[in-house]
Amino acid sequence: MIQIKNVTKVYGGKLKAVDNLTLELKPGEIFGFLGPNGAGKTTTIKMITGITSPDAGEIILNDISITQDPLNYKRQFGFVPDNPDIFLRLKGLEYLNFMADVYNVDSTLRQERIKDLSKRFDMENALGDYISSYSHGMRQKMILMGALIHDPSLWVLDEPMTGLDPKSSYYLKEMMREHADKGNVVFFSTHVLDVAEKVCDRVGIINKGKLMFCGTMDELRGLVSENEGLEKIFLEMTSDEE
Ligand SMILES: Nc1ncnc2c1ncn2[C@@H]1O[C@H](COP(=O)(O)OP(=O)(O)OP(=O)(O)O)[C@@H](O)[C@H]1O
Repeated sequence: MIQIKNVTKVYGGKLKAVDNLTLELKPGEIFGFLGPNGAGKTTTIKMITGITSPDAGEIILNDISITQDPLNYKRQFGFVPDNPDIFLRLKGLEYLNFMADVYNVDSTLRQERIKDLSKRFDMENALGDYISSYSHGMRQKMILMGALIHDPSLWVLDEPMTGLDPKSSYYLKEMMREHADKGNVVFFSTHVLDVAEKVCDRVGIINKGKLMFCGTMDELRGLVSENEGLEKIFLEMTSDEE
């Protein structure tokens, strides 16, 4: 599905925000990307989504290279950034229609999806209101709905649970599982180990741009003794000591 091969991003000529990262995500999996502040999660997401280009390496999604065929590549994923404060002057429904236009979703399909998504996220009564009047969580749900309107095979979510109420977060996790089970991939970043533990098939732990661990939760658990929590191993892998 997606191959990230030896990808490096350097800022200011010397800071390696992402350092020779290689990851391969397979159909059917939810992959959690974990790391402390400044580890390189958002930079990786920006490269996967084409917001910024790697200085080295390549990224291939559904056999399409982001450098060789960027437009086709970008049709394959839906992206939810960590800051949902965008398109504030549009009403919810206008925004969803705009996103459906961008991705050429025909009118029958878009109506079905808008109905389904707004029901799942409890947003049916908010579609006629301006996004500027929404709470943080509602804005986040709207961006999420817009990203999913073309039913992309890869979901890329930057800190998706932050700001969601328990019900929406529950439904989102359920949707992530459903999506992956249909043979798609969900890639999301988080600081929260508990979230990763509950929903991920595999996790990657990044620190200072370097991938410190990549494997299943069971494999990660296998690295800690019974009376040590996962948090301990996470802290060890991401400590500042060289
Ligand atoms: N546009 C930029 N210019 C210069 N340095 C940057 C830029 N964006 C990120 N960095 C630096 O690159 C490193 C990785 O940042 P990144 O935002 O990818 O981390 P992160 O894991 O997403 O962190 P957080 O969890 O705090 O969001 C940090 O040292 C950050 O200061």
